[in-house]
Amino acid sequence: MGATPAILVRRLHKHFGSLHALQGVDLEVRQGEFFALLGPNGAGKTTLISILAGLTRASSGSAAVMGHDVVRDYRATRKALGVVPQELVYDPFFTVREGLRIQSGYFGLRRNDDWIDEVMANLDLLDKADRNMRTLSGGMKRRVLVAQALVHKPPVMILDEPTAGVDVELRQSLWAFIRKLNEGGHTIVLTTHYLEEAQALCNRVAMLKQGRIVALDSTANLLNSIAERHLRIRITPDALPAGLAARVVSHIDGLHVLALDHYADLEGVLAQLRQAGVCIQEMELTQPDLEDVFVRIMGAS
Ligand SMILES: Nc1ncnc2c1ncn2[C@@H]1O[C@H](COP(=O)(O)OP(=O)(O)OP(=O)(O)O)[C@@H](O)[C@H]1O
Repeated sequence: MGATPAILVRRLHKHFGSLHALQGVDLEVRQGEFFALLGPNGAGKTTLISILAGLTRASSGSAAVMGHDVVRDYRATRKALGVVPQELVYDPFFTVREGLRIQSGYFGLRRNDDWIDEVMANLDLLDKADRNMRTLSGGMKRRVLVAQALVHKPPVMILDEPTAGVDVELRQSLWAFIRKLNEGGHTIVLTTHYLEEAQALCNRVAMLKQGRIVALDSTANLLNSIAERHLRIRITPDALPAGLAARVVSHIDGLHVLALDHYADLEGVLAQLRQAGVCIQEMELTQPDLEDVFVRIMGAS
């Protein structure tokens, strides 16, 4: 069963009139991955998700969820997939619990109350269970959308900017729950503009730009793709050996910032400092983060 990809997208194109929103996207997400789909506004993330969810038809190409083609096998796709939409869409006439029961009914699940309670408990929604949806705050509505996406225990979950406009506490509890689901074998695909969240959570990342995938790799490889590290040091006496001049990025208020191409360069730099007889007062090695990688890739491609 591990061989069937959770998501398989081949040569996917989407035109909106003259706008070519997806320009031949190929993507495979394996079962059990925690995957980030990143890209600037308008890159095509939501369009791709809408095609997977069967809400939008691709102009050409194919897309499948757990081996089910999203067009030919729409019902099986819906069962395999839970989508947390970016927009706060909800039915204002029902309570939280009623909404979740109705949602269960769509999937033919009748005795689903134990799972509904478990999901609500994990999302801290139990005390809101009998509240009408329209009376909830934006963050609470977002939690209900997550619960609705999970009601049928789908093996694959797509979260489209689930933490936009959400407070720190909910973010943390939401991620703890999503992590637990991922550890339990659920495949998670996440879009977010908070790149530190993607870096902390996701094993693999795809970056979309103007409808094309411009980077697709493990988070670790992407982080390592920026070779340069910065070594920040204060030294006494405050005079760098001449041999290090080529590495100087800046020297402000006694703080020298030196560029290293690889971690391995550190040893040579320290040896030169030792030879020059300077004493290190303070030292920090800063690594590139996913935002640095994102900015570089978006700028270059
Ligand atoms: N129904 C539509 N009709 C016309 N154009 C559309 C439609 N939906 C999306 N687009 C356009 O397609 C492009 C991709 O939009 P999409 O919403 O997929 O981007 P996104 O990566 O999700 O952006 P964001 O980060 O802002 O959510 C944009 O230029 C958008 O204006």
